[in-house]
Amino acid sequence: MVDTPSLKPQVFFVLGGPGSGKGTQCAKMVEKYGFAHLSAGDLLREERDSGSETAALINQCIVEGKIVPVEITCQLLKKGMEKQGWAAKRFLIDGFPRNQDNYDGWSKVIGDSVDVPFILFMDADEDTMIARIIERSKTSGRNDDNIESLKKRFATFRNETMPIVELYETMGKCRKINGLRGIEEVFADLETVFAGFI
Ligand SMILES: Nc1ncnc2c1ncn2[C@@H]1O[C@H](COP(=O)(O)OP(=O)(O)OP(=O)(O)O)[C@@H](O)[C@H]1O
Ligand SMILES: Nc1ccn([C@@H]2O[C@H](COP(=O)(O)O)[C@@H](O)[C@H]2O)c(=O)n1
Ligand SMILES: [Mg+2]
Repeated sequence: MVDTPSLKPQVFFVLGGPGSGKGTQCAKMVEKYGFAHLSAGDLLREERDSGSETAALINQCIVEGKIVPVEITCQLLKKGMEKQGWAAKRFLIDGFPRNQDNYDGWSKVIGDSVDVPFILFMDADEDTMIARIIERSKTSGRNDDNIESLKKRFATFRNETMPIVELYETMGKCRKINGLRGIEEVFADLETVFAGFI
């Protein structure tokens, strides 16, 4: 467990399929309300590009749409949170926990050091998400923004991430957002859900 300061940070996990709008909405929460945003995927890509000893493993997972072992991801998130200033912060952690290993690793390392009032689940259908990612692939430079990787990412999302969303649902901690509408309409729903925290 990390050293717990007197004031616990609040963490809101943001889950949803590839292209559901997690990053887009988090960026808007940062801009308008000053939330700190950590994207697990962005941190992993940064770590891979740094050429560290885990770079090859991370890249292989990304291309195959698999989930990187939590020891790597959780350390990156913890470092990222410390860098932003741990206490009295509202963190949006995007793309985590993505499977049971993520969930267990976080519980062990961070656990009760933070409060998790609820998670956001960005809901969208696969056809919409595929169309968005194919459009994004023209400029993203991401080596997993292609149909082959995307199919694998969706399979991982269905088989490994949805059970985590359902776990938070059973705890009464999942706030489902209809991610199919325009960016501003989706954001208006986030503002409603976050009333009391903004
Ligand atoms: N509500 C929306 N309507 C239309 N396009 C959207 C909407 N939300 C996001 N987009 C676009 O869809 C693409 C994917 O969005 P974003 O990067 O936010 O998804 P993500 O959930 O973070 O995906 P990933 O898991 O692949 O990182 C982006 O190009 C973004 O501009
Ligand atoms: N908790 C996580 C989050 C992401 N990954 C890997 O990164 C890829 C891209 O993630 P995005 O959220 O940016 O789409 C994802 O497909 C995984 O390979 C991970 O392993 N663990
Ligand atoms: Mg993203």
